[in-house]
Amino acid sequence: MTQSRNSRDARQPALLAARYDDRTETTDELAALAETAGYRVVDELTQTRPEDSSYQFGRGKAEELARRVAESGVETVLVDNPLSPQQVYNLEALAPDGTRFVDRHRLVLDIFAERAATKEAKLQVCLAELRYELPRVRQEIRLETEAANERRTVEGMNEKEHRRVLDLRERIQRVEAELDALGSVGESRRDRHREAGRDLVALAGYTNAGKSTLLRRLADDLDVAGEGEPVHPDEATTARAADRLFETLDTTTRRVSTEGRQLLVTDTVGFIRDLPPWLVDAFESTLSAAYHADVVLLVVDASDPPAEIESKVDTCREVLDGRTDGTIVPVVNKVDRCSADEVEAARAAVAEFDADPVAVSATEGTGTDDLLARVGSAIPTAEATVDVPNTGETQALLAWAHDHGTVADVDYSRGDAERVTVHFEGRPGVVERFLSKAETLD
Ligand SMILES: Nc1nc2c(ncn2[C@@H]2O[C@H](COP(=O)(O)OP(=O)(O)OP(=O)(O)O)[C@@H](O)[C@H]2O)c(=O)[nH]1
Ligand SMILES: [Mg+2]
Repeated sequence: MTQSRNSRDARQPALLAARYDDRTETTDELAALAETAGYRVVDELTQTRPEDSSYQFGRGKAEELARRVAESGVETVLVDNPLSPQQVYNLEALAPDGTRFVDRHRLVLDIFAERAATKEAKLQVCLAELRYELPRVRQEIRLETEAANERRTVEGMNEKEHRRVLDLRERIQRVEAELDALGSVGESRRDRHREAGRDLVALAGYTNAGKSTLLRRLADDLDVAGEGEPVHPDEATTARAADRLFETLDTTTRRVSTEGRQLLVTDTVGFIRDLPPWLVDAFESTLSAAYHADVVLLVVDASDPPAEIESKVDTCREVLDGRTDGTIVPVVNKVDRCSADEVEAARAAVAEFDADPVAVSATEGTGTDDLLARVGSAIPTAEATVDVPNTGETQALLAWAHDHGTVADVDYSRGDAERVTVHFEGRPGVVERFLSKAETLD
């Protein structure tokens, strides 16, 4: 999809470095992030030990890292751990001039920045970048002050330094205000959809779980107008998916109908472990589709090893916990790749959300009927039966009812032939409106 990466040789070489508390952790995800960001990984170096506040790694390992950078001639080191500005400064001092140390948070941000296509996504990336910069600028000023051997506190910044910090703060406030304005547009759009009887469903889950593939499998048609532009116009029809992380950054909404109800299903940005709160918060407006949906489909990749499934579910829980209003329905995906035991292990990992989680294959389409039935029972529903005169106005009410919910039964034969009995099901607010419209008919 990215033209600039057509030529493999054009990819920048990079070295991976990771420090783990636990020997079982691997650089697989960092390598996938590196690949997604357009790097070619030439070497990797890992260490298992507690964090060192000066270098992140132990001093000896940091020196080895610097040597490897010099030997391999790479300019970029991708570090799996978040680096403090002090650690970056110290690592740079050991390494050849011009070496860049990019930590995991920065790497994720870079991917987001490259993917962001809509105004909203771009603003969110901008906000996250500014929030990432602020403490670094403060630290930079402190280090420069120390290097100049001046005894000044941060409060004692000179006017120029103070201005830099203030500028960043002002820009943060401006972007926040713009995003707030867009957020309220999203909120009123959700209200309108609900008034029209549409149920709002969001797909959420770890990056690469198969959310977009599942949406394409379930959807009746292409994007719903006004719900976020497709990243590339031609992709709306080709409906691509790839084994790359953060394939989806902008939300896409499609119509899905089930048992007479019309669902609007929105795809959302994937989660990844150890995301700092400032990054998750910056994506508030994209994630609001998941936070304010009636039903959240939490998609899990069943083909991952069990420990990884559990840790990914933990990440999803952390992001969604306390923020979602809707019912969480877990979806165990990619079962076409799994043995029966693996499917059971994945189902057990999400049992806290549903005692009998549904298993699907988004690529093969298995289990999707079952999934839609689950969604059908999770969406807020009310019902009402009315007995009204059989007039033109009643026909208009019936047409309205078909548009806004499910007309489960229309009976012209009960009692007086001039009357009609209608059984209607739909969103509670819509059923209330149906009842008040019906009352005016008598
Ligand atoms: N075998 C198999 N592969 C699947 C299935 N569903 C998705 N995939 C593959 O998994 C990869 C990721 O799928 P996406 O739909 O892009 O995943 P996503 O959750 O939208 O990912 P992000 O947008 O990056 O968060 C793609 O290569 C898909 O083809 C499935 O049911 N079976
Ligand atoms: Mg996606």
